[in-house]
Amino acid sequence: MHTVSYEDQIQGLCVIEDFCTPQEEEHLVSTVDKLDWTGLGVGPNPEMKRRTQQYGHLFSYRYRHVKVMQELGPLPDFATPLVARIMEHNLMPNQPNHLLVNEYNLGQGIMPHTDAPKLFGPAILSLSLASPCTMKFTHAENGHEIDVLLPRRSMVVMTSDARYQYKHSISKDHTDTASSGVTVERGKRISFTFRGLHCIREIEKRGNSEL
Ligand SMILES: O=C(O)CCC(=O)C(=O)O
Ligand SMILES: [Fe+2]
Repeated sequence: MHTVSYEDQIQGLCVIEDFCTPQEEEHLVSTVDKLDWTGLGVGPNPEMKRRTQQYGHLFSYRYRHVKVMQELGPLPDFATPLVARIMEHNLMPNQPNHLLVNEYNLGQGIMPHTDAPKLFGPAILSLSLASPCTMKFTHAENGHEIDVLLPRRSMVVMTSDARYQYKHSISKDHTDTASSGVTVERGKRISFTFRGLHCIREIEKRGNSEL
């Protein structure tokens, strides 16, 4: 594991390279491949244009609203070594209780967004599997922007400004350019996003506005 810090550009942003081994990567990708996906007309979020799986809690994209969030139970066994590593390295204040698996086919990306601050805790982590990609960070107010290359098997960690002041997005591009100037080909990418959902009672107390 090797941490690349972007703190000098954005507070609270780093990428931990080789967060998992190539063997783990292969195992994780083949495991989720065989499990049930939602999106593309199927499952609880059929309108999604990319396939996803959710563990821990079910968060509907249709209504970003606590009423449609169900507790599903503990995170699956295949995530256990990753969660242990997250806690061992103090990357989150509490064990993550939400895992979102995203599948991006070539030409798919994600629009600029900030993960719901009232729903999820102060650290957002995302593991890139099977393909690298570039994640763009754009300041919500002043427009300051940086491109961060997320290699295969790396974990991006967003806290403080990176989590709250910046939006993150992934373009639909088929290639990315590393800071060295080298062009990196993209393929189908699977990401595992770990988040800590605030206690439901806390969310209800604070109300459901601005989720
Ligand atoms: O694919 C990723 O690494 C990020 C996913 C993401 O930003 C999200 O689901 O909120
Ligand atoms: Fe996100």
